[in-house]
Amino acid sequence: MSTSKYFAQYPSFPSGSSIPIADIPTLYLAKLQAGSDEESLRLYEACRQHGFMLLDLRNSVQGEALLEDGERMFALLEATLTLGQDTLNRYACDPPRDLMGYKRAGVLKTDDGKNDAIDVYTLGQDDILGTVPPRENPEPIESHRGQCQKFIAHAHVIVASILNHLDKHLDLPQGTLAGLCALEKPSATAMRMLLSPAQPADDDRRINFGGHTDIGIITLLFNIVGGLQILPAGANNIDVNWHYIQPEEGCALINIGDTLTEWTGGLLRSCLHRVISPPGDQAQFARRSLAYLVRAEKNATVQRIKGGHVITPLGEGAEEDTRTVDAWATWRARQIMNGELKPQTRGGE
Ligand SMILES: O=C(O)CCC(=O)C(=O)O
Ligand SMILES: [Fe+2]
Repeated sequence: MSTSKYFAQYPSFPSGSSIPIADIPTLYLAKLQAGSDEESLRLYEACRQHGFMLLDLRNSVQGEALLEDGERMFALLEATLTLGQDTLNRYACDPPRDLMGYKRAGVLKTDDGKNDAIDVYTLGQDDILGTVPPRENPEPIESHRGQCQKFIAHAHVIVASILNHLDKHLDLPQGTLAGLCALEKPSATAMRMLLSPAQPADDDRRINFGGHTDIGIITLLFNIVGGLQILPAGANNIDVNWHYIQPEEGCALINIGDTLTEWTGGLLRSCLHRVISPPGDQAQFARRSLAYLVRAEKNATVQRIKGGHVITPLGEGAEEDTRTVDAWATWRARQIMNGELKPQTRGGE
């Protein structure tokens, strides 16, 4: 996780002048929790302008608890994703119908037409919390369900506090957004563990995980080694335009997903991102990351949220999209898989 213990295990991220680094803001959870209006406005502006921000979790009781949980989850990630292909294949996922379970490296196409290079294990929140009958996961996960529950509970508190700030700026009753992803309601919310092997010496810029936007409401991500990049809005999808996100100690990365862009009629930005091989000396190391991907509860639809004075109502005669978030997500995933839709940065107007 993003604490000094883990950062000390790798060479440092290269300095800013040698590679392009995204200029995203760092927000402070402690200030947001203390009700700072200034920090709250910075949060809203970051959600509109970038859709990506660092959140410093230190000096907040809940933030520090999540940092500790994250460290434990990194150990679990390691134990799980190094079980070996034969064992992991027994838990294979079945996209786009079922995204839970193991996705081995090499089964997805990336933007350059090559194969992806990232092993992923996706663990459902409902499975971990017992909202649905449990699914069988590899032994390290099964023997650490309690730890996974803690991680989810703590991550959710922090996500909810961000969503409560967004309610205020969107002129929505307090609790509107968090109510659409309440912990106890069934949803496709998941914890995703990702591992890409060290970079072969002769291949200096491999796309490990192709350009995409996150389909849900919001994502909280921990990484230590670099490699995550974003494509700034309006920039052409060519290599030089992709900017690295520099991982920072004590911070989680927060990004807005497509669902929030839909709900707000495009006010908030869902930004295209990808993972390439880590920069500089970090390329010699395997890269691990942990994402908490918050999706809306199953009964929610993708229609624009009504009420308040900030989200513009749909124009006269415009047709409401009344599909459920899950139906919409499956449709989008299929369109992307069939090459009918190219994911792009959306919203932030
Ligand atoms: O590994 C990362 O840094 C990003 C992962 C990601 O974008 C995702 O899981 O959706
Ligand atoms: Fe993502």
